[in-house]
Amino acid sequence: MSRTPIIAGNWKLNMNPKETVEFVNAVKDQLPDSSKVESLICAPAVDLDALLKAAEGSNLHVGAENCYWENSGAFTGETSPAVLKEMGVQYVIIGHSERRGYFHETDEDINKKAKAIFANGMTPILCCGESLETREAGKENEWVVSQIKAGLEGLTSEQVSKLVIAYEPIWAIGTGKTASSDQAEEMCKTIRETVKDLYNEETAENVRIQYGGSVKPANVKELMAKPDIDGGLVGGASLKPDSYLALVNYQD
Ligand SMILES: O=C(CO)COP(=O)(O)O
Repeated sequence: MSRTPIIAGNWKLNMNPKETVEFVNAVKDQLPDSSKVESLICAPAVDLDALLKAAEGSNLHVGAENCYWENSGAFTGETSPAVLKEMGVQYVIIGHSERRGYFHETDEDINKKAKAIFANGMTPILCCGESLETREAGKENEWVVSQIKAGLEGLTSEQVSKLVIAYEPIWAIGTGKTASSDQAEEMCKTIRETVKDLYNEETAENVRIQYGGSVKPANVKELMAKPDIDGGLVGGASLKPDSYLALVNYQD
């Protein structure tokens, strides 16, 4: 079974529509073929229209950073998964540690979002990861496994086969402190084993698992060489065209 690597930028609350178009124009002709490496940018909702239009006809895939679990209704300020799909968005990040922390998202909310994203024909990128405190207490496996179990609750093996999971240790996000490639591999392997226990071997072989946390051109190759790491979810180093291109073209 071969999983197509997926390198995703998570722009967080950076970039406006004008900068988005400039970025896409700078990278779009130098992206790898999508069958070799999937190049994805997940952008703020207000930039998605510009991103989709600029990326049209290129190998750049487009994702959102969040959405709600209802398609419509009285939910002021939320983003509809049905509208994201209609626009042409393929992926939606859910459960990022910044959303869990600053916006108090629970595992239950994240699970509802996963279901809504699949119901609308898109693919969730389910984030998980432990704090430094949890790792120092030696409880990181327990923590991440419980986030995965809660996030996947009620999803079918067909859905989980298409899912992307991102392991992002909170202590490595935006800190310049990358988990070592062995630490990252160890947790990604644990996640794959958890999927195998919950579903079956085939589903575990299909699910793609990214590592995130201070991924940059200098360390991407080493991380991607690990057997259970199928991609990266990248914040800071995805904001500049040169750096993004170096990440997605890591095989060259
Ligand atoms: O949170 C992240 C991606 O979702 C990681 O951010 P950095 O790559 O800036 O550490």
